[in-house]
Amino acid sequence: MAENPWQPLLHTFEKLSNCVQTHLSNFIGIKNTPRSSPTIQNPTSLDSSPLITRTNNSNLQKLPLKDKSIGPVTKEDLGRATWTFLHTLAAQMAILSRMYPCRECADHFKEILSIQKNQQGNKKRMLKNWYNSSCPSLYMAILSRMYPCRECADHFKEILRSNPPRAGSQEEFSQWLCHVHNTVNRSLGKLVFPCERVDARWGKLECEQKSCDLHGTSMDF
Ligand SMILES: Cc1cc2nc3c(=O)[nH]c(=O)nc-3n(C[C@H](O)[C@H](O)[C@H](O)COP(=O)(O)OP(=O)(O)OC[C@H]3O[C@@H](n4cnc5c(N)ncnc54)[C@H](O)[C@@H]3O)c2cc1C
Repeated sequence: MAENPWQPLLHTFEKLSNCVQTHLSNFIGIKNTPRSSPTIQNPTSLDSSPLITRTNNSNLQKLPLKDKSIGPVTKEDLGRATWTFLHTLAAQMAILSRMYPCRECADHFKEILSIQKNQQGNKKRMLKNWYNSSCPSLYMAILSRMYPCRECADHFKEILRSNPPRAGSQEEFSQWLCHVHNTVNRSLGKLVFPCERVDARWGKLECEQKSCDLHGTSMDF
């Protein structure tokens, strides 16, 4: 059979497309390029640590040369762990009730959650009042005092003074936290996170049979 006359053209096109793809992935892989208000390209990526690499079959494999887990905790390790804790906390509505230092308030929260569907309006109003109380502010103030990195704690206190916690709802609290984290990111010359993606990044806990996912969402992210 005669050779397809378009074959050489298709071949060239394929080569060109591969080349563009390679350049694009290299570009996206570069973090912390100083640009005005850059955003994180893949907000759902769980770890940007250079010690972890992804193999072809998508298994995570640690590089053997340096085992960072036995080294001293750095400011960055502490920060990553704390942000992970805080964003997950903000995403888990039920867990927020335990932020209350007083048992009575936590019980009141559970009561509100158990209000029947036919009283949705009432439930919403009561939840808003509950969230708007001073607990999240108190919790953040305690954190800013006991955070085990002095420089970061002082920085955080300053940020809290100009951005008092907003927690009229679980969504508002998550967005406030995202905004505050971005304020820290900017001051460190890091990428700015797109806050509309905060639920995709932090809304779900990955664990066997969802036993630890208190939010109980069935959304696929
Ligand atoms: C309260 C606080 C104050 C800090 N202050 C300082 C300081 O003054 N000086 C200093 O050097 N370090 C400070 N740090 C540490 C710093 O913020 C980082 O945690 C650290 O530099 C490691 O950064 P990272 O790039 O690995 O990602 P991190 O900033 O730790 O973020 C972890 C992950 O969260 C996601 N993420 C990023 N931004 C957002 C966002 N806005 N909303 C939701 N998710 C997001 C990304 O997926 C990212 O991989 C502070 C940390 C905390 C918790």
